[in-house]
Amino acid sequence: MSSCCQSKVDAPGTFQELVQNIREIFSEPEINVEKTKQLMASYNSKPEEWEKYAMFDKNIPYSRNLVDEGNGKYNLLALCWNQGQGSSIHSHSNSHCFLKVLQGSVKEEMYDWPSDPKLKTEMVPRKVTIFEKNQCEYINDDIGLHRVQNPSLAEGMVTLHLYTPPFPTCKVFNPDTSEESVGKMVIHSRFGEKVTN
Ligand SMILES: N[C@@H](CS(=O)O)C(=O)O
Ligand SMILES: [Fe+2]
Repeated sequence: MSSCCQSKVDAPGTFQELVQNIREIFSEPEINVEKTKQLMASYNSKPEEWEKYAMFDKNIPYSRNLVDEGNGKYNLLALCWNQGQGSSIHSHSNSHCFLKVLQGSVKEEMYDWPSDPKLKTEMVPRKVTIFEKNQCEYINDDIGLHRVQNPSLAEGMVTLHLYTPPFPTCKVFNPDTSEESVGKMVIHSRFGEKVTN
């Protein structure tokens, strides 16, 4: 096969292999965004391999479930979104954010940073994208802000997020006024065990 069309990363055979391969990529000093995206996209999602992490909670829009801490270098989380639910418009605290679709389709609205929050203007998405199962999306604060939604009213959605470096809070924006507040990155389960908050 000619080298032009060969994938640079081998597809992980299972979810556990994906978690392991991510560790290997991040043992290198430089973060390779394209390689990480390719690796995450190349895993063919099978629910039975990750369902122990996917703890839905019907009382909140979405739950955040820790899968791996990557030796303190990153957080890998499975997010479980109830039907029709989404996040607020938010930043990612100068970290890299990768989002892979494990189940369902993801609706992402991307926004510019408000030019002047004092103007209290309504925030309008600059782009709306649907990501299908297995796709991997990347965002950071230079690219912009976003809000993620499960557009399905029938089924829950599951996404796998990698944040490097990990961060405890982010900025959250009021869509009507572009006013900013602090959002806490709450963790609802760790390694398949519920966290009692
Ligand atoms: N960044 C959000 C999820 S998303 O909407 O990308 C979070 O970690 O809660
Ligand atoms: Fe996000």
